[in-house]
Amino acid sequence: MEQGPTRDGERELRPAVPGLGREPGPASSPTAMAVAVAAVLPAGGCGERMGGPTPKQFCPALGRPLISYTVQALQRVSWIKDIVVAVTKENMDTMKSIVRRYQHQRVTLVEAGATRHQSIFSGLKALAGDQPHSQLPTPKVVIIHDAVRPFVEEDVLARVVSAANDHGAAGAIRPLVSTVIAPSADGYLDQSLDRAKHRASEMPQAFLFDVIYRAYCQCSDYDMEFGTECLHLALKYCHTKAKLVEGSPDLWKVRRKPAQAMHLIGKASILSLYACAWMCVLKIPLSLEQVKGTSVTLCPNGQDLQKICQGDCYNFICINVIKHKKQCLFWFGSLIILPYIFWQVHFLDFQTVSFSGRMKELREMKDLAKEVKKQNVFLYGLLISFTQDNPQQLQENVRQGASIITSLIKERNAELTGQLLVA
Ligand SMILES: Nc1ccn([C@@H]2O[C@H](COP(=O)(O)OP(=O)(O)OP(=O)(O)O)[C@@H](O)[C@H]2O)c(=O)n1
Ligand SMILES: O=C(CO)[C@H](O)[C@H](O)COP(=O)(O)O
Repeated sequence: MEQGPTRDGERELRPAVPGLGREPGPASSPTAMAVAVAAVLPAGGCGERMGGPTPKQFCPALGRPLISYTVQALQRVSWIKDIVVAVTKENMDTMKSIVRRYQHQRVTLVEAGATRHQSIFSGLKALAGDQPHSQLPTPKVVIIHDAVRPFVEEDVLARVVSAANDHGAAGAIRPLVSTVIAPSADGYLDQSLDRAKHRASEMPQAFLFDVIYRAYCQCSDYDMEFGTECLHLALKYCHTKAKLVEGSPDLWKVRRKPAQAMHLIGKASILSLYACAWMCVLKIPLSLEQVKGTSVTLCPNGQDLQKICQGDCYNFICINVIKHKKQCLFWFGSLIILPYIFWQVHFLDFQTVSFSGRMKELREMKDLAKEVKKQNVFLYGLLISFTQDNPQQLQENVRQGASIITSLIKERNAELTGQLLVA
């Protein structure tokens, strides 16, 4: 007997930042089509190929369980109304505590099955109107995504959902990395496939709910046990030909340990190299390759934040006074995967202002840093001193400040948040 779905987390209360995540979007986006969309995340595997006592979806990456990154990636997409995660009975409490700890929203947990297909079917049942225990609305389109593919972006999700809405089924594909060969029974090369004509099937995939649910209801025991491809079930049982959508290289899946761990670390360091010089009144020579600059002043309705976000910026350097900073820092806390880095840079002219005159402001920064750290936002302070009559000294101090900023953006040091560093 299936365990009924358990609802974890309240409906997400998004801060009122007009426009963001609610943009009309392109004509074919799920928001524009007003399609009801839910997602099923199979997370009931034991990670045999990776080995080790902990299933790979619960292994920590930069201190946080892998599955939390994947849930977060879906949760960030406002038009995905429900996220159904299938986990084994033994890991149900672990998953509940992850949902609580990382404040995941719109998540429902169901019991996983013995195979990936059974776990997915269990998730679909929670969304099907004909099941006695189902409490969730049945979506028009359902996304299926592996819990161990943490870097799925909204763009690819929107494209597979839109294609599934039009064609009944859709899935992300990638070019083949290795050439595929068919060996003969006695261990000789039988056939070598033309790599240019084949593709690797990845995730996410999306389906009209009726199509995939019907396919799973009719699925043979053999397919349920040995099948690895949901698109194939839609084709075999519902004659629905999936539309294939080009995916990004980020859609890789954790299979084995070392190489994937390296990739995760690589990804993390790429994220950490993005920076946004916010209200940057002085040109700071940051030695980052991808610095995105904006000279807008922060306005209370958050439109500037929206621009910054759409520019894919991950770190923020604010120079001198920002009003509404508190609101902004909290707002970012609801979106992020890796810690965001905020810098408050203070320029202090020692000849006109005393250090003690700025103490109140600095103390406030420390309190704020403590609060927002809980939301995975790291706030640091930097004091750059100068005197009007020595521009060269100022240049030198700015350069020094920039290298402090650069190294802490890379290092993401949690211990130094709220500290005022002096250049
Ligand atoms: N009975 C199962 C088996 C797998 N999965 C999930 O399906 C996704 C893809 O499966 P795979 O990478 O094969 O995961 P594992 O089965 O854990 O790994 P392995 O095949 O190495 O044992 C994973 O998120 C996994 O947790 C599941 O929900 N239920
Ligand atoms: O991507 C998939 C289907 O398209 C699934 O992740 C499938 O389970 C693949 O398994 P494997 O890790 O053995 O390639």
